[in-house]
Amino acid sequence: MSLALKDKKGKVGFHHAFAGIRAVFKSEWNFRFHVSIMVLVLAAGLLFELSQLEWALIIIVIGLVLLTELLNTAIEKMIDYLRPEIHPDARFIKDTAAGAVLVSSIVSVLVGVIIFLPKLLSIF
Ligand SMILES: Nc1ncnc2c1ncn2[C@@H]1O[C@H](COP(=O)(O)OP(=O)(O)OP(=O)(O)O)[C@@H](O)[C@H]1O
Repeated sequence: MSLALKDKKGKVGFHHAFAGIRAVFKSEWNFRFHVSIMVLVLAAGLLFELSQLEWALIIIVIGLVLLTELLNTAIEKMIDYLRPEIHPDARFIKDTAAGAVLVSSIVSVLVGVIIFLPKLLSIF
């Protein structure tokens, strides 16, 4: 096992990573919302028997949304921790991080529509 995966006490570093994801899941409504959508999309993927390429695209965009949500939350918390008073730079940083979530969400919706809409239309 690489040194990078171990903390000072020799525990596996993934423990902290999962603790971070759990903390964001508990505290952030947006993250729980995106996880719920992810579960629905995965179920729809099984239902419509997606191709390998479609699965790969869906998994990439789901990862993108969850990744930007996690980073956005980390940036928000860091700003609150470092500079809790109102400041234009703090606003810029938080708004930019929120913008990243918006961009990834729009991309994922577009990919979802491109993949699922033709399948839905073929049913009716
Ligand atoms: N210290 C600050 N200085 C200036 N503007 C801020 C500051 N903190 C927050 N804001 C503004 O308020 C907005 C909302 O910030 P907040 O920290 O409440 O995040 P949020 O988007 O409500 O996230 P969440 O609801 O996930 O906690 C920011 O996007 C920013 O425009």
